[in-house]
Amino acid sequence: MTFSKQLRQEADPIFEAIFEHPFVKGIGEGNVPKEALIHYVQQDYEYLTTFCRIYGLAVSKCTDREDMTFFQEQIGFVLNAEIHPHNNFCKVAGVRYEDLQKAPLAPTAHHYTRHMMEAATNGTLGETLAALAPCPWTYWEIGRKLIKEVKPTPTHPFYEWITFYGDKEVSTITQTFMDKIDACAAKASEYEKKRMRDHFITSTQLEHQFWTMAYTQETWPVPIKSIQVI
Ligand SMILES: Cc1ncc(CN)c(N)n1
Repeated sequence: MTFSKQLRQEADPIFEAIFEHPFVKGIGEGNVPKEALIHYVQQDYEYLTTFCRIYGLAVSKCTDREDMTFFQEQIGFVLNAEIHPHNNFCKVAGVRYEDLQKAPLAPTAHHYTRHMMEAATNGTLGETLAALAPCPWTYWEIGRKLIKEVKPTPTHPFYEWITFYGDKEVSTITQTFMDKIDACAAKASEYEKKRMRDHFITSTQLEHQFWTMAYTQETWPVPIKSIQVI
């Protein structure tokens, strides 16, 4: 079994919990509370901004141009394409996308972005890839599952979101992550592979927690007039 398949197998209970999450179920049923959609987009806009910075750190770990090109293309994908699923949520919630940008990070979004930044700052390329992979991987599996089970038509409120993440492009991105993880694991020590595994599991847990953060509109325990923590 490849290393990436081992990671997926080990993370399976978390993937299953994500598929059963009320926010994710609500996307399939076309029924998510407006407040949850708004909180999600506010946090995900900042999360994806940080993700682009982490791709920049990942470039600094690359020794060949093919890997560099992949990360560079992913920055373009986040900036130019991932605005579409956000716009879908905004349309359903009846709000303007511009009004949800530059929100302070909630605890879970803060934790998740810092976890990935730490891996990309102090870790190897393999560790960085393992920390980043659950981002496309979990969404691709959610999209694929919802397409299969719900068979959404353009009248479904979340048709754009579901078809965006269940589509070929996100599948190819996920497959490229798996291939690159396997290539790094083939050269890695047991210690590095353990760190790759730990980063992958933590990020998958934080994917689940991110849905809960949005669904419960998580905030810091003591409200203070906002500071922007980027
Ligand atoms: C938290 C999170 N995880 C994954 C994705 C899909 N790139 C996202 N937009 N946001």
